[in-house]
Amino acid sequence: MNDRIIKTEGLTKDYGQGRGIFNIDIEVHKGEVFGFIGTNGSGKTTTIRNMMGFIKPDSGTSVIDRLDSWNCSADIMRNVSYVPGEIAFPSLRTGTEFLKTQAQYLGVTDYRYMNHVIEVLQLDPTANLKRMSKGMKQKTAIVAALMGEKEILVLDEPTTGLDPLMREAFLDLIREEKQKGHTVFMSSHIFEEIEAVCDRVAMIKDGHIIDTLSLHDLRHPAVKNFIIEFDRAADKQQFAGNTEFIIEKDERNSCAVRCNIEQLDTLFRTLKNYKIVNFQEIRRSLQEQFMMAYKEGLTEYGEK
Ligand SMILES: Nc1ncnc2c1ncn2[C@@H]1O[C@H](COP(=O)(O)OP(=O)(O)OP(=O)(O)O)[C@@H](O)[C@H]1O
Repeated sequence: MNDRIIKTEGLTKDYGQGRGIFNIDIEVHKGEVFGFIGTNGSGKTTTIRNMMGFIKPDSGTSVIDRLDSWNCSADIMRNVSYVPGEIAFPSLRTGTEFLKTQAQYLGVTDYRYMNHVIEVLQLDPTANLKRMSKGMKQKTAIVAALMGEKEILVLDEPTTGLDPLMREAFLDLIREEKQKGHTVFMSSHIFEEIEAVCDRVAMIKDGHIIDTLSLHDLRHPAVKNFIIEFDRAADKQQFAGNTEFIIEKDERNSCAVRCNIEQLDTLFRTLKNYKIVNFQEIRRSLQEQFMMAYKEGLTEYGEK
């Protein structure tokens, strides 16, 4: 497909003793918001630094918008809005001075969007850069990255240090980016924010991708699970004894039923014959999905 904006293939950076990243394959399509989730030290920043061309991979490749990350690092820096995992500001006095320098570097002359981001994040950029709190520094880095209005955004744990309200405000900015058709790659270790804005997510553990999944599939699974509670135990028994559905859990008055979406209509029609006192869909959250993949990952790669 030619709409792949970010693509890594077999990307490997081996720091020894099992540290680093190994055979990372990621594809991010145009207009997608792609989440990259993993625990501390799992390899998120190393992957992103390879993507941005700051470090040379031991093997494998990374391409952003048809440019090889290592060979075309300067172009990639120009074409991508980037928020680093660790922010190191130049020695300037205020946030405003820094943002002006950044605007010059990016060739930004219309400050309307920059001011919009400042307003959404409620940042006071006039503050002394060195005395800014962690959250203020993070907001300043976000404004500096987003003001360029690039079509590609690579964000390394962009919500670090933001309080819950500001995290929500930041997610609104990401939704705006998506509406503009921009492509976003963002790392995080917060499941809720990935679940809130991403189209797809890759999970990394010990430097290996252990799962990549579509949030749409997670929100709208082809196979659904329900807990059904019957008024009478005899009804439950009759239903469970004659049903074409897979019964996962069978208790006195209730059972868990697994059915695919084509079977939903039949399920509801069958249930009309009984008095139902509770009916609930059981949904797996991203965190539960990750924990499952994480445990399987432990057996696949072995514990360190
Ligand atoms: N320059 C380096 N030299 C040696 N080891 C490194 C280097 N950079 C990273 N590592 C190791 O590689 C692994 C992955 O680190 P990385 O910073 O990519 O993880 P992360 O997922 O971004 O973690 P966090 O969420 O804590 O920021 C860790 O074990 C780390 O100690």
